[in-house]
Amino acid sequence: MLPTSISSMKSLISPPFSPFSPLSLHFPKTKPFAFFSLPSKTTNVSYPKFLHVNPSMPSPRPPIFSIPIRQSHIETPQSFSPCGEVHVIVGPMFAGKTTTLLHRIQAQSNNGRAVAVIKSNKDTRYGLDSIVTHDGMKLPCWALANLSSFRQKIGPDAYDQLDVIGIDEAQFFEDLYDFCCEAADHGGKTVIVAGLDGDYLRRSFGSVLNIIPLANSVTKLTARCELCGKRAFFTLRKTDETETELIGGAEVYMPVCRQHYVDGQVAIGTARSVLESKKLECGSCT
Ligand SMILES: Nc1ncnc2c1ncn2[C@@H]1O[C@H](COP(=O)(O)OP(=O)(O)O)[C@@H](O)[C@H]1O
Ligand SMILES: Cc1cn([C@H]2C[C@H](O)[C@@H](COP(=O)(O)O)O2)c(=O)[nH]c1=O
Ligand SMILES: [Zn+2]
Repeated sequence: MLPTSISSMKSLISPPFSPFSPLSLHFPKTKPFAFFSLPSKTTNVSYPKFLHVNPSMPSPRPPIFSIPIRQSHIETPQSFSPCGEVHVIVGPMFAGKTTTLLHRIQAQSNNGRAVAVIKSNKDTRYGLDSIVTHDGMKLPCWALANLSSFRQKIGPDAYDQLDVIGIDEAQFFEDLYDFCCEAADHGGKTVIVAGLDGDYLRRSFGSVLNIIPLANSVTKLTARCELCGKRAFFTLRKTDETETELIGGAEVYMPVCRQHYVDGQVAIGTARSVLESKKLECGSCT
């Protein structure tokens, strides 16, 4: 099937349209909630700053607190940096992680937010300039070795104007935790991360699970077991390669339910020992 481009994407900051497509410029950058500077050390009419109350918000508003506020907790406008968000999408291969990521990115873009998508440059299956789902949906992206290089690659000004950053194949980025922390906590970005929670042996894969404590939301998707059609939670590797990182698609991997994961591992283990014993019997084999 030929890849289908998400053509209605309005504010995608992507390499081919360097540095911005026309609609990606958003001056001034609007943020959902107003900044409140709290006037005194103690007040009984202000909302706690962390609620970021919008004055135009219709009733019912959050309750009014009377709390002592230490001066050190009051952010000055200069130091104020609105907080972003981290959303994590996990699951086995073929579960729709990339599809979900692209839909969420498109929805953000449709809302006028400036977006960019990053994938690992280890995955060269469909070239390096696009993210492509198993169904052929396609989106331009930045293919990088690590996330810390992103700001420099895109340019500091372009980075500052970004609202939303999508990360696909997150299991391949060692610096995922630090990047998400910095981008959301200090950069005010919404970071949407898609990746495998587990490898073919169902071990935690890369840093994906490490960012769960940073997350606003976590979505675990399931696929369909290729052998029985039930929900698939795991990825079975069909070959006898044992390295953790092995780029591939349906020729190497299949989504399976728990029963067929266990059966598959037994079958692969048996096949491997049969092959090993055959090798031993045959002196000329290496
Ligand atoms: N065994 C399979 N081989 C190829 N494509 C599959 C298989 N199982 C499901 N798919 C398709 O892949 C789509 C999900 O693709 P994608 O979003 O790229 O998944 P993920 O990023 O989780 O690997 C599914 O909607 C389905 O149409
Ligand atoms: C299970 C497993 C997967 N991989 C690789 C295979 C693919 O290149 C990606 C996953 O892509 P998807 O978008 O989730 O379909 O990861 C790996 O290297 N090691 C594994 O154990
Ligand atoms: Zn099954």
